[in-house]
Amino acid sequence: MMPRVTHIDRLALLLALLSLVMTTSSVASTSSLPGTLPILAASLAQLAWHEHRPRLARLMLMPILLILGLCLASHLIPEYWLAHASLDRLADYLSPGSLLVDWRPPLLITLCLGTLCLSLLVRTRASLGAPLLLGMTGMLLVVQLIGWNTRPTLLPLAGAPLEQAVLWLLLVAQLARVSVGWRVTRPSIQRALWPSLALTLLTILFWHQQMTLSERELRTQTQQQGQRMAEQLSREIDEHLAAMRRFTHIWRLTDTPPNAAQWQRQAAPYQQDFRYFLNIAYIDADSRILHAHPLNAVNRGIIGSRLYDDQPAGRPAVRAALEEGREGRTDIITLLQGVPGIIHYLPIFHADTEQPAAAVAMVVSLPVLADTLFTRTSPDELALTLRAGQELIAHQPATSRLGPWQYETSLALESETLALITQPTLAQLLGQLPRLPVVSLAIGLVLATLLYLALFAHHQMITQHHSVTRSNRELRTEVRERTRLQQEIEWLAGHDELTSLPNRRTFMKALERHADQRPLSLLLCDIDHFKRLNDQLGHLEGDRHLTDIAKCGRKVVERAGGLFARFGGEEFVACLPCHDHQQASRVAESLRQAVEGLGLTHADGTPLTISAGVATQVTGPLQTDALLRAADEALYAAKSAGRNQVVLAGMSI
Ligand SMILES: Nc1nc2c(ncn2[C@@H]2O[C@H](COP(=O)(O)OP(=O)(O)OP(=O)(O)O)[C@@H](O)[C@H]2O)c(=O)[nH]1
Repeated sequence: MMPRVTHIDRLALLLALLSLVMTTSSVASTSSLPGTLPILAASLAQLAWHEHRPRLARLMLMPILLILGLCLASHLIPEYWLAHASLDRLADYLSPGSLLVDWRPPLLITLCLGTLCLSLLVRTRASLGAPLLLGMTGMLLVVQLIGWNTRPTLLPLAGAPLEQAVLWLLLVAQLARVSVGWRVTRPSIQRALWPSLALTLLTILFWHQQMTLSERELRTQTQQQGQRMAEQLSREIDEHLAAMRRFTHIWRLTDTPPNAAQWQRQAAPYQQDFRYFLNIAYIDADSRILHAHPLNAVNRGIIGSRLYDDQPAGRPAVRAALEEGREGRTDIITLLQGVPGIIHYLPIFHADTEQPAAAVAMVVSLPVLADTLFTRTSPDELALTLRAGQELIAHQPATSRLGPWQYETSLALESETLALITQPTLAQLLGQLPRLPVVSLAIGLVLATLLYLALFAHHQMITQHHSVTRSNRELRTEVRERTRLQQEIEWLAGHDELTSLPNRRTFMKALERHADQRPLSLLLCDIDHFKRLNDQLGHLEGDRHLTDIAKCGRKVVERAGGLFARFGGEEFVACLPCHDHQQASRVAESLRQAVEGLGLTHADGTPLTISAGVATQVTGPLQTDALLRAADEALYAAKSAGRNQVVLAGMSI
């Protein structure tokens, strides 16, 4: 049977359709197709659900949830379990040039889609957590709406506006459909929803705080990495300069300039240590380069050059060393070899005169210096750029996509300052990004769900318990009432309603109970002229007289250990076990006198009396009929004899 379609159903269907159309257009326009596909699939699944095809919807939801689970897992799995780079390689294998971030939807979109799909999977049942799942979706969408994560972060956390709009539509469509169904369990939902939503909010706040701190720490770490590189290099250059001063001092001991072989031999170890020295040269007093180590093709070409003439930019530094006897250092100049660099000139003094006689040139090539620096880092991790002011000295590109952060560090070379620009790759940053914030977010959301389920079940149990208790109470009242009625019915079955005396049935049973007792006497009595009393005073008055006589008879007979009952009409009967003829006649006489003494009268004032017949069985098995007949005959005899008297049956049975 097709379910009845309401206006709300139509509205929900319309919203789902709209979201599908919007997602389709988004898929067509977006460059990140894989990231948008889960939204498209989720829209289709929800459409199937709105079309009352739950099985088809579930079939579609399973793979979507699996994919979303994998996406979420890629945020959670520790780097040492599965390196981020491996996932990037997989993405690159699937689509050359792509990264993992191109394949998975942003984190908050993943979570929103997950909660929406889970809500559909549990058929939006309140008892299975659907209200909280939809509440979570709303919260995560609000987080994206207020633009918490619009500042540049490593990961794209929020979805594009169109994606967010689609998710809002899906959420509203689901809410529109389920609002009617949740009406029954609303108290339980309310009791469970607010605390768990509060926990969700706390979780999101905590996650945001942790994520901000983690990124800040990572930022500091990567910044410090560049700083460390620059500081280490500056320190090394200072140390090398100190070493070169010692090297220079060697030549002070001799007055003769070194020959080529001596220079090569002495300079070789220094040059080997400091690879960014383009050469270590001996400059004579006329600023001419006499020796240069290493003696390669480039350096061979500059031997004999006169620096005052050939390198005017460095002239003040050469002059400082050769003429003033102090260390000279050029700015960044174009070296004779054609590359930018800095030259330190260290004066060599005469041993005797302490006058500068020559100088040692320590030629630092900035491209080689940059190379030295660059070889210490991997292009998989960083892109490096060395600048002198606006002039680009060297650049090492990264092998993969760069992250959003770049840092500039000063590299101090004496008074000259170079800028070292480091820009980590996205893969490197994501690999180092702590997983803890997302882990705590996921755990928090799971805990909120468990809290909801526990509170909901608890409230349902309490409600059921109350209803069971109420039913039990009603049942107990019912049982009590029925028992009372039962007792009343039983009492009525065995008693006379007017006089409350045992009736004939009870009397016969009592007689059977005393069947073995001998002698057993039976007393039958009848009110005299009762018809007349009824006729003259009315039946109500007759009833009152009957009741008074019944009370009186009961007292007298029970005192004697017998049972007094109403036999029918205005007739009473008494069973007197262990009473012989005489004893029974005495009881009957007492009864007659007691009734007479009650003061009950007819309309003319004559007293109301009774007549009685007594019969006794002394031996043999009980003969109820014979006994009754004998007592009746005796009663008849009493009536015939004038009434108000006791007559004993002629003989005992
Ligand atoms: N008020 C009232 N009258 C009853 C009840 N049961 C029987 N009677 C009346 O008792 C009367 C019995 O009358 P009878 O059998 O003619 O006997 P009687 O008038 O007592 O005369 P004797 O027995 O011969 O002395 C009838 O009028 C009955 O209607 C009762 O429960 N209440």
